[in-house]
Amino acid sequence: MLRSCAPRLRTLGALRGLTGGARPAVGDAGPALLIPQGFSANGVTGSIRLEIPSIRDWTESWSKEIRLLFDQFMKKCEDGSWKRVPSYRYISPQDSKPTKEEGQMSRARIFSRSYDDGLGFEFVMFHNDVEKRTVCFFQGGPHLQGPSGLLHGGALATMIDVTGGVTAVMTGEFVMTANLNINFKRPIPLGSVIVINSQIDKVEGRKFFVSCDVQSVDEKTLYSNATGLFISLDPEKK
Ligand SMILES: CCCCCCCCCCCCCCCC(=O)SCCNC(=O)CCNC(=O)[C@H](O)C(C)(C)COP(=O)(O)OP(=O)(O)OC[C@H]1O[C@@H](n2cnc3c(N)ncnc32)[C@H](O)[C@@H]1OP(=O)(O)O
Repeated sequence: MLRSCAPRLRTLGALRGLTGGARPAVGDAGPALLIPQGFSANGVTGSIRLEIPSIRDWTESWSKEIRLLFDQFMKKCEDGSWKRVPSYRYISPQDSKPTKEEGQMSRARIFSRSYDDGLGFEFVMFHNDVEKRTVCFFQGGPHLQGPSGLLHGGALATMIDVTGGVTAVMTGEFVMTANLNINFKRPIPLGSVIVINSQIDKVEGRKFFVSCDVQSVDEKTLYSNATGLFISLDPEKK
């Protein structure tokens, strides 16, 4: 993977206002976000388009528990202190020259949104700008099994990465994950709802230091804790 340029997420400010307050109707088409792409992979360059095919309140596969948490936080969005983080399913290259891989690339989906409803990563995130933290409610579907009846550690790592990354992105820059350290303390029953809390501990130049903890909804079980380093791209580097 070669870096071709190192742009910022210029439209971030505009996007931030997107999902606070008003509750989107089920099945509404969402907006798309165009961002310049900082990388050239397999000859695909130019900007990328993040698309939200639909913003839904919840899917039928969500348990009652995650729906209740969703409703609680949508209420918190009403005074603007919390905002729902948009959910992007596709990243499609824009302005890219046709390549041999175009057929395959056109099938690209964001990994954490690549499963059919109910089978994989079911989650919703809310961000608090003042507290610089993000909360993610996550229900791991049956295709995320590791040991029998338990969530795969890699699936949890993905969710920690995404929640930490979103926390850094919402704080101001488009970032890449440079480092993740995860302590797996207790196994997570497959299909249960867990809460991932992520916050910015420190920002040093382009480096965003983030910490996360993963708990049961009643906060009695600490399943995991983690730290991550997310780095925004250097515009001077080619
Ligand atoms: C707006 C609404 C949002 C909604 C939502 C939008 C979607 C948005 C979703 C976001 C959520 C994504 C979540 C998935 C995120 C991935 O999956 S990213 C893919 C996995 N990660 C990668 O592929 C990264 C690969 N690594 C790299 O590309 C490069 O190493 C990096 C990370 C860009 C850094 O490269 P670089 O800019 O050349 O960094 P460099 O100048 O060498 O170092 C800068 C500083 O960082 C330090 N550093 C670099 N690497 C490390 C390291 N591994 N450990 C410790 N220190 C390090 C250096 O020591 C240096 O420190 P100082 O000397 O400045 O103090």
